[in-house]
Amino acid sequence: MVKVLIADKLSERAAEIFRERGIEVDEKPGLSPEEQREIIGEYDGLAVRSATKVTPALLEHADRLRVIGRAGIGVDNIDIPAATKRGICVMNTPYGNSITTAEHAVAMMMSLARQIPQADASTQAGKWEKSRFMGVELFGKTLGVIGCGNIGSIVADRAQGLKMRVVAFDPYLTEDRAVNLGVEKVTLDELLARADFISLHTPMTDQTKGIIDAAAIAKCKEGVRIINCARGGLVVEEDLKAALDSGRVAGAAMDVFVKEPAKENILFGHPNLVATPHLGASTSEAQENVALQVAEQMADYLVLGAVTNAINMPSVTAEEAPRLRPYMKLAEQIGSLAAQMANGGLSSIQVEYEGHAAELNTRPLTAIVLQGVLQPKMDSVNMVNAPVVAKERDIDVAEVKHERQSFYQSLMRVVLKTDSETYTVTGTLFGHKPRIVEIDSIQIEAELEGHMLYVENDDKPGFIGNLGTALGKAGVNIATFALGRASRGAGALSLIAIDDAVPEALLKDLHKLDGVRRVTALNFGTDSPAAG
Ligand SMILES: NC(=O)c1ccc[n+]([C@@H]2O[C@H](COP(=O)([O-])OP(=O)(O)OC[C@H]3O[C@@H](n4cnc5c(N)ncnc54)[C@H](O)[C@@H]3O)[C@@H](O)[C@H]2O)c1
Ligand SMILES: O=C(O)[C@H](O)COP(=O)(O)O
Repeated sequence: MVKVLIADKLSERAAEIFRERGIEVDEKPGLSPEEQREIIGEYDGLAVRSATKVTPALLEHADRLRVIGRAGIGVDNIDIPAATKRGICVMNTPYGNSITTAEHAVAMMMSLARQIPQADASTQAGKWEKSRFMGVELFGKTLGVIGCGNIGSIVADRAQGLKMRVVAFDPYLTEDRAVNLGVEKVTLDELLARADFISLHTPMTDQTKGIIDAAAIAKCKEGVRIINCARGGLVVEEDLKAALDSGRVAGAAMDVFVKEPAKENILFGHPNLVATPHLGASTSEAQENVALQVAEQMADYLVLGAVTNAINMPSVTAEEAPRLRPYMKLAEQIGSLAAQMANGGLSSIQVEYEGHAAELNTRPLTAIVLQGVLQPKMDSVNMVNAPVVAKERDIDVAEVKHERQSFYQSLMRVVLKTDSETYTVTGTLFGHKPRIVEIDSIQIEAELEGHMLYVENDDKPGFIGNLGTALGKAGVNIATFALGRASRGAGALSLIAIDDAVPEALLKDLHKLDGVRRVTALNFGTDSPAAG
């Protein structure tokens, strides 16, 4: 039975959905990394928030794992290259907690403007320090949004409701979108120079790490207030502390920290700091949203093969999945046949689509052709890691969609080049079953299954009889026999399904048959994802 581990605290709805979809689920939040390592091998799916660190050390023990679902947005706690390498799909829930997090950023901005947490603590301590807590208005002030994606744009919208001016720095924000959002697109330096409040909403990347450091703060207005509800490392905490001490930064509101859980931090205790323990996504609405979404997405992947919001593989909707499934099998088979025929190092793989196939979502199909090509030569390759493996090996991959009409309603072709030769395999679907219809310009009609022999020979009388006799003498039973030839007397080829693997000695004997050009043993196992 398919089994999922929920490793962080998720709304109960997630477990309910997994069970409703026939998936066994264990809820074990708060385990240590060692404890997680001990049990991860039992699971096909792993659902996390930000607390669980999905490291290569954990993944090394994840022998069955097929999908990691992040109930939330940031995936910086998941080693995506390591997961991809192991063929594990990683997905997140990009919108479920955006409103909640934007509201937290706005709440933090208001808390900073009116020192609400400090005033609350003082008042409840019986001090009544009315003159100590002189605030600033938001009305008419400029908010600088760094990163104007889902959350940044909601913050911009809410800030405009408070009659603030909003300037945004985001290299990927188009002028049109900026106009639609009612924000002014500016450079980072311009934002720093103009903003009274700065709110960060970028992911953590090499470009955004430390984007607010001493140099950036030096470009800010005296008395700027900074809010970070995105990721800890975006702000250099030592530089912020110095700027809070000097008063250059009048206040900072931090929901996220370089090291979490942040039981200690150099910023803690500063009178102008407002801190929350990574609460951005913590509302019952957002947690319900992300739990529901992650469980649905993971169940769709594990049960139907549908892929939604994956970070490391192309999407396949739940509606597309059944339509693509027969093509997936065809894709794997043409890739596998071409690769098993090929000699020498692979240099390029071109996947061509014609007719109905060209109208499909072809990216996942191309990934499966790559899986089919690479699988005979290496273990543990699937449609998630095959494109990465191909890239690592400098194999050039191209996808071509032909508009031309052909004899067949739908065709998929793989053109595989090695250092010395080119191999072309073309297939179609008959009903929902894959059928090979051409090999290197020679027409043939064959289904690929189990153990097979691929034979090239001179087209002359007696060859087929001699081949059949040799197999029969060796006790090898022929299940099906497909033949094709270029023209009378030219080269011919056959694909022969046999009941058992051909022993090495028999292969050598077959090579000695008169007129034989080539004999290759093929195997189309039944344990690959696209085989069923
Ligand atoms: N505190 C929390 O609990 C909490 C909750 C949800 C999300 N987050 C974090 O908030 C961040 C934003 O989430 P989102 O859903 O808005 O993501 P998003 O992908 O929709 O938006 C991110 C934006 O950052 C922009 N960006 C990327 N590189 C940039 C750069 N170098 N300079 C400026 N802009 C850049 C992108 O173009 C994009 O528009 C993520 O890091 C996420 O993990 C935190
Ligand atoms: O990226 C996110 O979605 C947030 O950081 C939320 O993290 P959490 O799920 O651990 O609250």
